[in-house]
Amino acid sequence: MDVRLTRSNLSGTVRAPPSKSYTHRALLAAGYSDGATVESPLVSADTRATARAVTAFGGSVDPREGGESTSDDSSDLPDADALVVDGFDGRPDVPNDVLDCANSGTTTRLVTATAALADGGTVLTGDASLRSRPQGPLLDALDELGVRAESTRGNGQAPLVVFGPLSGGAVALPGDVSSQYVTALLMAGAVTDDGIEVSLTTELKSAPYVDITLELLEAFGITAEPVGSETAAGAEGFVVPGGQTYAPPDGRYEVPGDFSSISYLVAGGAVAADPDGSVRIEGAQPSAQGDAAIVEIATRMGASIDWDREAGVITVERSSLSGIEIDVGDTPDLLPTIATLGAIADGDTRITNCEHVRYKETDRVSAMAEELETLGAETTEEPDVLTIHGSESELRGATVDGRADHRIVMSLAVAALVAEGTTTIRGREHVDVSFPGFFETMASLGAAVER
Ligand SMILES: O=C(O)C1=C[C@@H](OP(=O)(O)O)[C@@H](O)[C@H](O)C1
Ligand SMILES: C=C(OP(=O)(O)O)C(=O)O
Repeated sequence: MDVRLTRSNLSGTVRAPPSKSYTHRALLAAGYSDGATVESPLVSADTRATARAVTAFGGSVDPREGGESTSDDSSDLPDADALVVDGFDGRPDVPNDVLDCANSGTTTRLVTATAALADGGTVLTGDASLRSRPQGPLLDALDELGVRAESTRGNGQAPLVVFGPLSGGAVALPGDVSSQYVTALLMAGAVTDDGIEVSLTTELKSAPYVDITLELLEAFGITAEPVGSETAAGAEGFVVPGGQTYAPPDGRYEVPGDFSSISYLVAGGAVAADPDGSVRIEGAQPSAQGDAAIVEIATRMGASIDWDREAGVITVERSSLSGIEIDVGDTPDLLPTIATLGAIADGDTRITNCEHVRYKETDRVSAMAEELETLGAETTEEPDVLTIHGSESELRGATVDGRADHRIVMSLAVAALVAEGTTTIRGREHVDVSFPGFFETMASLGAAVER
């Protein structure tokens, strides 16, 4: 489905959606427990995939108010203020059917390690994008831990087949493909007999996502630690002792707002806030999310931003932006947003350390280079660097392809706010992966959105 956007000014107050990363982890951690309530969850296509997996392993996920969900596989889990999870208490059943992880890399990686705990076989698959993403290092790690874990096509990609049970042990793993492998092993390792010790054979990319995991594990009463560093960045590895029990205080866990989603609202305000107004974003409490760096990045580019951390409110005014150099090793999901800001800024924006951003729903480095060029920007792509040559020349509306990738669609929508004329973006429905109300939120701020 297409969406058409015309140059617009934004103003008003919106609320950030809940964090996808925390919701995945909270649903699975509640699954590993004997039951917990996840407050303010993100209910989206990706988190539904994790809810389905929890159900397939013998748990259940239901909205608090409405009682029962309408099916037993969580595919149609409705939006809810809270999700009540009945857990499988550290002992997952062997699923009755293939697990459909849809478009969600997080679900696939985290749940592959859960499947390794079951005493039998699990098959995991997903959509075409998911089936092109790398799973090899996690399969190798599980193999090293004595679990049969294979790609059916022998290419390190889903469909995957995993035969548990896993009892734990020590394993070496590269950190430069996906941090989600570490998260998967830490979450499952806590309920193994022997615990898991992961040593990294390369530097860890996307390290703040492992800090999110450590923060959430602590909130569920689980001990797990980086080795050789206080935080995941710079760690030589990670240790999680076995035999632990997931149990959050009072049986509940509250999900914070999502800074990757907030990045589109911040960028929208910085480039298109009404000259007499501002964009105000609620639900922006500090947490372990590396993507909170969008506030500092946009500020360095010249945006006028105030972040009241205690109130969790960000206020952005329109400003002239200038290109800068930004390392996205820790913040891969910000690349599309920064690329759009770079196309509107004056001068070059160099986005470095971005090779791992090619392993997402699509190769986001190429996708943003090509789609921004269609809108009139000039870009230079290297394996590990994307440079956007911003200039005084304006972006022009055109038809662009969202590449069936939620972040590409939302970043192009921000560019469309300032492009001359009308921009048509293909695949608007993909925002359901992480920010289901994205276009409604933009329209409520005054964006001219036509569907
Ligand atoms: O663990 C997570 O919640 C995520 C980790 C990151 O992936 P990688 O670790 O594969 O870079 C990020 O890109 C993804 O959107 C969410
Ligand atoms: C890459 C992403 O998620 P996942 O790895 O879970 O598919 C994302 O949300 O940008």
